Amino acid sequence: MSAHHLSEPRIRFPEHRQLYYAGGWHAARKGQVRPCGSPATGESYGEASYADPDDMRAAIEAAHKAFPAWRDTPPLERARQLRQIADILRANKQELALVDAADSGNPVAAMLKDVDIAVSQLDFFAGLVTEMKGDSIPMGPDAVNFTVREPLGVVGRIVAFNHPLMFCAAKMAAPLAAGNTVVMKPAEQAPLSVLRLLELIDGILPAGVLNVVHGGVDAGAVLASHPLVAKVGLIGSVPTGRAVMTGASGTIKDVMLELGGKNALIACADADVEKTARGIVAGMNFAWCGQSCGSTSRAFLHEDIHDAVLERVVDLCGAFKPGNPVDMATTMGALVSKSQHERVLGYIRKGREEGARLVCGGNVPDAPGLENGFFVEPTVFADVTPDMTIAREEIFGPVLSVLKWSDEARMMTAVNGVEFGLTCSIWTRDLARAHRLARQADAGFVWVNKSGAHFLGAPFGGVKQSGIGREECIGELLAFTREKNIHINLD
Ligand SMILES: NC(=O)c1ccc[n+]([C@@H]2O[C@H](COP(=O)([O-])OP(=O)(O)OC[C@H]3O[C@@H](n4cnc5c(N)ncnc54)[C@H](O)[C@@H]3O)[C@@H](O)[C@H]2O)c1
Repeated sequence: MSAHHLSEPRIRFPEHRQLYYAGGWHAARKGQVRPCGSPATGESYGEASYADPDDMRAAIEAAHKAFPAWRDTPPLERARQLRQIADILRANKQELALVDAADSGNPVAAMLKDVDIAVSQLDFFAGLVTEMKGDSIPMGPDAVNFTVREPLGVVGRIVAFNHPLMFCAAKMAAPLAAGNTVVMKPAEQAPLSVLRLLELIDGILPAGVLNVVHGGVDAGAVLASHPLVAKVGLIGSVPTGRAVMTGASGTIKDVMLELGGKNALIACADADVEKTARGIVAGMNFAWCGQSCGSTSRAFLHEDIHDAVLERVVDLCGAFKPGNPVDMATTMGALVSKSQHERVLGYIRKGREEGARLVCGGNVPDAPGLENGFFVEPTVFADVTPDMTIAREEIFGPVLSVLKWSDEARMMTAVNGVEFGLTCSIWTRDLARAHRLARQADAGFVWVNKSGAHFLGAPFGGVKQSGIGREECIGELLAFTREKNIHINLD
């Protein structure tokens, strides 16, 4: 079934498979390529050029050359070009989502929403270009003192594999709107939707304003450390965040880091059992196999409702059936790669060994058609304790750890007892308790009686080792500017 679907002509893979910089396509200088293929069926999709450090340097130089003219382009003209890109995404939504699903393993229904998110972020930041405002500072009658906000120069954006198209299209928006040029490094695992997007938008932006260089760790390391790059933003894991900060420190470069999470969902004794169970399952992002930084992968259930909620969670997991990602009916895709698959299965083994109780999933599904894919069933462990590996480390897979609690203070110590601090979801009908727990949670983004959703305009980002900086809000735009103060003596 799967191979049949993937061979249908409606999936339009990109013809250009090279690196995109200086307004054109370039083969990798040493001719390197990386194979592309489906994580769900094993089908080959050919190959794509793969940058080495010299290729990355060439792209950075192109971005540097293009910067002065883009900086001096009137902001509303920059906005017009970003909106044109948004229109092209909108018009080709189905096609781009299909390529993204085939290449990344995430279900096409979810990838259609990713295109919508990218479109709204492009529109959002296009609408904010005139908000790059400065201040005037009163100095008395003999002087005028004011600040202006200027773009930084070349911005590097290094992104993770879980939303290939959305991260590329959405994360270019703020720095470009602010007048920076961009060098984007997509994740190595799934480059095809981004290449197709570039084919579609080629020629809209002036040459060198947007450069997209498919490559691995060594190419990313050049972007982080290169003296011509003014700021680097990363969406990735905590160890990569450390490496990027170290690389950036050589030139005192600012960083924006959106890193991993081991996020808590807290269900209080008075929480609605049905709504909480639905919130737990929604927060796990099982559709894309839990491969989401914001996934609430530790559920702390109060002992009074523990058994009832757990039973409903297990029922609701039944709605997620691993299947072919390009099929609109598929509710759960495949993990992105063999190494991710092995990593997730390793954590499931560890959970069993350390004494957690497996109440759902835990296996590679054996349904016909899924033999060659990196699938894992939605998996739930109960009786997890805070010291277990599956309660401490980010799995980035469809594995939920359920912990039982009775004492609020002890539970909050466990919630905050990890190195991460991205999201937290609190379920209660008591407003005062909701505020108290929200204040105590070490997290950059807290939901009450909700999970999973992002809200454009509301700052998203982490505390502790989950990152530095806030995105999806005006702060993201301003983070790609710097203030200059000008003092004019009128005397
Ligand atoms: N906070 C967020 O918004 C957010 C969103 C999505 C994913 N993530 C995190 O991303 C991780 C999963 O993605 P991943 O496995 O692709 O992460 P990763 O850290 O392995 O890779 C992310 C990107 O960084 C590049 N990279 C790796 N090492 C590098 C180095 N030394 N220098 C420069 N670049 C380097 C990779 O090539 C890739 O493009 C998870 O930890 C997840 O939580 C965070």
